[in-house]
Amino acid sequence: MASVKDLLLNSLKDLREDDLKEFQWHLEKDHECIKKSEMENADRLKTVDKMVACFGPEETVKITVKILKKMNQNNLADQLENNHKQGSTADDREATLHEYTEPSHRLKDKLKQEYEQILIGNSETGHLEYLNDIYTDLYVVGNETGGRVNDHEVIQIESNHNRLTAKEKPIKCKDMFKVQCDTGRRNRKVLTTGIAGVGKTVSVNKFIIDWAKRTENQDIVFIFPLPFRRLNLIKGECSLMELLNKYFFSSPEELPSLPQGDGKVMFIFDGLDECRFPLNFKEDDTFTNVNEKTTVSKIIINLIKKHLVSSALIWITSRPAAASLIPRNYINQMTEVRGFNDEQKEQYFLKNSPEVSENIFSHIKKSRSLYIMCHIPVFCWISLTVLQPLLAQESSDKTPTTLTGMYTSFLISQQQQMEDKYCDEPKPNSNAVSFDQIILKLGKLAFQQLEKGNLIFYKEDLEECGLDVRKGSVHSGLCTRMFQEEKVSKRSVYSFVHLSVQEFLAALYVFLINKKKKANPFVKRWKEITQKFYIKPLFQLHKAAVDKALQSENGHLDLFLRFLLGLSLESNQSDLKELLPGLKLKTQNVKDTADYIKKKIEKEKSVERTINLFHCLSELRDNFVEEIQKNLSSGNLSAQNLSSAQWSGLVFVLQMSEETQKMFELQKYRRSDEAVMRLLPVIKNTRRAL
Ligand SMILES: Nc1ncnc2c1ncn2[C@@H]1O[C@H](COP(=O)(O)OP(=O)(O)OP(=O)(O)O)[C@@H](O)[C@H]1O
Repeated sequence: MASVKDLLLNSLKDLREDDLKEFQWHLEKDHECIKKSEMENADRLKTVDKMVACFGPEETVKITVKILKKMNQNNLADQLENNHKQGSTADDREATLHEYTEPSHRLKDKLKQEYEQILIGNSETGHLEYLNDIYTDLYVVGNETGGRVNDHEVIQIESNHNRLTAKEKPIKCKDMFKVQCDTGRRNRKVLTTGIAGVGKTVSVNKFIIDWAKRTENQDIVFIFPLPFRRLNLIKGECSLMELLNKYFFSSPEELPSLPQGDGKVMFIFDGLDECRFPLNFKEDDTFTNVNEKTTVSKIIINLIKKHLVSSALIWITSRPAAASLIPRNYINQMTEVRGFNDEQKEQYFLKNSPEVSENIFSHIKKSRSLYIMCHIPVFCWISLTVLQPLLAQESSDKTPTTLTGMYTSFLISQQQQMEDKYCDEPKPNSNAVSFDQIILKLGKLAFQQLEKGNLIFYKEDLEECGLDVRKGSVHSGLCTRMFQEEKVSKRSVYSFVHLSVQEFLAALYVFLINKKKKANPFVKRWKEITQKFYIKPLFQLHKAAVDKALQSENGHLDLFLRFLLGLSLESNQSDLKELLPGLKLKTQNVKDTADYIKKKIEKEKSVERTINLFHCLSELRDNFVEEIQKNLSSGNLSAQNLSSAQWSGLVFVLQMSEETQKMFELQKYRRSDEAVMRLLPVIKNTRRAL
């Protein structure tokens, strides 16, 4: 079978000398990567070689056909097109794929280096571990099936049917894109959701490392991990090929094109919730050229819509609130990362801290809510950080039991470790800034950047908030514990050690400035001044924060809101006092806030948002279970309409409630077999089920 290069050469051989010159003229005029000087003395062979090196075999055929048609060489164009179609047999594909073997190996080696180790903690204080050593299997389920766009009606009906009957089943990430034995089909586009810190990024990294180490999914030729966090930094326009060469190869010509064929190329977009550019799927702006410059947003939309690299596999991960940014009809399969089950929690501590794992685990088991929270891996990590030093002491009654309590303890543990580190220094720095001043500065940075939607920032942003990260500076101790520093194109970029830590510090800042100055950063300046004379400044703050969080399209203030509300409880504040001795404790009346949230729940249409509001009530230790029951029995949250991801969110809030742990009135729920099945974990954990 003739190779693509032979076919191209045959076509050019049929051109006269002056036609060849015209062909080359079109070529260099329309394509930046072909230089005029290169074409000056190029014969047919050189022309073909140069084109294939620049565009790859498939794209070269398309370009040649286009130019031949422009030159009115229609017969030649049709001949080339037909011969190429006929020649595209499996054998020929294999031959074409062969051309990608080298770059594929190089990419694997590069990704292996990048993903083999995972940073536990941050770059300064943490340490690198082999991902495979610490990786604990997660519980991942496949749930509702997405629709298909532009498919035949029958398939759409079938997929709707699947949507209703698709049973939730555990699924391994490594199998998510494999051809399924029963149907013979494969999922091309998967959207994986999961709450903050549940292990989406780690799952993605595990998938990549297994591929790079040549142990899984070897039929995929290229995997390109493009986290939104990184994509946000791309300014200006670029083509898909430029972007891939820049990120994954050392020169622009290393990967001139992408292989054709089902599932040979995979793009992984991690952290949709972190996307900071608009994704407008309604715009009818078809874009098909991998070599043409455009915006990053357009590249991603057209990849997802299958206009660009239509045969590619696409994996997107997102926190639940942002998942709706991608219309469901572009997705074949939804999956959800549920975190650790009880056995996996135990394995996590055993793998990550073999010496004290038993102690830590029995400690965690004593507190029901902490034990439940540990189904989220990031809590396991935070618990480990908090509990390791705590366990060195005798008393253990300080174990935090709420989300806010846990992060407060995390901050305390960081302060203690910092003090331990510097206690041997002969003379404390005379310019020492008090801890609360640093916290305020860090918090200001966290809040300002979170509001703007930035999760990565530069030295100037730190300086603007009065922070100095130079080694030995007065701030460096805590900052190096809180920040992750990376070099991106020779420039240092910073992010918090985990997004949830940024969300906590931002809430702490807003809480403190409200307490000290009655400030409310969510209202306009003049309004704020008048509000200071209002009664209930805390309620005004909460109300404004709830409204602001609900307005966000991607839920970027959801976790912040939960922390902010949690901080208003005296129990959490007394922990904080250890950190900030100047803090005056005051029992706050949060009933108005709870009532306001309940009113919002009644009006809220999005189930994800509603669930976050339930979480907020739980942070306020409100008796919100009544509220869930009311919503379920009124049909506002109907058992039939809840997706499994939504159920899991609901069950999680219910499990966290102290009240449900004492008693759970199943009879108050609308009776349905599905509801009973879903609520089993709650029933199992309650002392009295009615
Ligand atoms: N499978 C796992 N095995 C061991 N540790 C894990 C695992 N998954 C997550 N972790 C721990 O939890 C932390 C948070 O996980 P990860 O960043 O993957 O969460 P995420 O779901 O992407 O969160 P977010 O939505 O906030 O970005 C990791 O840094 C790691 O310490």
